[in-house]
Amino acid sequence: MSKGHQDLLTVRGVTKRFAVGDDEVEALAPVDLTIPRGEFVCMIGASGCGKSTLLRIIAGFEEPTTGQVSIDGKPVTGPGSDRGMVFQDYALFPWMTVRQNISFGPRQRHLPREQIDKTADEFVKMVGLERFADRYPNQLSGGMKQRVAIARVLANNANFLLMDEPFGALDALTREQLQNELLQIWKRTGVTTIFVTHSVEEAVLLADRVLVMSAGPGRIDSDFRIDLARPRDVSSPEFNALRRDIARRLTSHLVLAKA
Ligand SMILES: Nc1ncnc2c1ncn2[C@@H]1O[C@H](COP(=O)(O)OP(=O)(O)OP(=O)(O)O)[C@@H](O)[C@H]1O
Repeated sequence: MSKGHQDLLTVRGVTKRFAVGDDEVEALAPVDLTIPRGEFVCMIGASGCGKSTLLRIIAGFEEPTTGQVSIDGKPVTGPGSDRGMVFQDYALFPWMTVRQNISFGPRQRHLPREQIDKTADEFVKMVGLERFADRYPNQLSGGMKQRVAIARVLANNANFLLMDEPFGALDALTREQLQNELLQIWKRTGVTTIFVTHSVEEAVLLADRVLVMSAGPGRIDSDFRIDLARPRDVSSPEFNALRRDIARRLTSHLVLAKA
């Protein structure tokens, strides 16, 4: 197999400018990025450096000003069920139960009834919500809602899980639990994952690779490979060395931005 076939996602020369009144914001300078199939990538960077913009362009919600995103060599021209997004604020359908939220994609695609039921069963179980399948989102905790959001993406056959600060609103204990569950799901499904976070520790805990972004205009500043075996020990010297290196990269930009 040629190298090109192993690369699921390529971002080539992607820039983004937003018009703000008579002015323009350069949200992304040319970004080049290749993410192989199955990789877990975290993006980290100061507020406003373009993380969400890049994620939304990959999702197809936003068009790049120049450049192109391709998946398996095919240009992305809009949203697709191959790419599912999970947001900090859950974005579930409040009028649907857990089960209905999770089976939304298969129902939209008019799959046969038995297949819809089977998929719903499988993914309700995968995120451990069997006892809550008939509840509505407002009857769930934040952690449960985020499990539903992840299951909804995966039940729709996505091979790309795009997560924008998904655990940012959760308490520390729930967050830790969800991080572990997400890693298990990722291992089990092999879904390629791009995860935006503000926490260096979370990035080093989860990712195969951490992209540090910097602002003015937004770009990928550095690309750290995290070769630590999982489960990772947050108190190990290797973990802390990586955490320190990444934090240094991040703060060097903050100091420059203020200068
Ligand atoms: N729709 C829009 N219209 C105008 N400017 C925008 C729009 N979306 C984003 N921007 C600007 O583009 C830049 C990048 O924003 P973006 O939300 O991608 O950053 P971010 O790194 O995700 O920030 P945060 O960590 O705070 O979520 C910012 O300067 C922002 O104000």
